[in-house]
Amino acid sequence: MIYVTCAIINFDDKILAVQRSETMKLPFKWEFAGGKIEVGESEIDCIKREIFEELNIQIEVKERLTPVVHQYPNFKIKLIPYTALYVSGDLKLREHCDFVLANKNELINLDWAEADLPILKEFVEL
Ligand SMILES: Nc1nc2c([nH]c(=O)n2[C@H]2C[C@H](O)[C@@H](COP(=O)(O)OP(=O)(O)OP(=O)(O)O)O2)c(=O)[nH]1
Repeated sequence: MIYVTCAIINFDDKILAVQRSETMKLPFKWEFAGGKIEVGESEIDCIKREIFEELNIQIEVKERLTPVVHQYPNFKIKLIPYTALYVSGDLKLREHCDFVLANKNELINLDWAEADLPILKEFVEL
């Protein structure tokens, strides 16, 4: 099982979603930016580090939502979501191929990585 954090980032009252690129696992699927927890790293340190590495921005981490365990055909993940606020930095996509700033209704129309669907549902109902 791989442990992955992801951030639902509020950016000017919209939510940031990012699209995985062709060369990543789950190509072209939409997700919340984040990544694998390193040995000895806290979830919050992980999410802040991953967001800076992938997007070049600083965030303030807010609320932990319900983690999702999901079995993909070749691997299993525990995806741990946090809500967050954009704080500073110019957004740059260092790994993903696209992003959107969307409201809750627009988010649900994207082609999400399957593990994100329960997270999206919980967030939309908050
Ligand atoms: N960051 C993130 N990953 C997600 C989400 N949903 C989801 O299924 N995943 C999966 C995709 C990846 O397989 C894994 C996250 O790992 P990662 O992005 O750090 O690394 P990766 O597997 O793409 O690449 P690699 O380092 O193994 O080469 O979790 C999500 O919302 N955010």
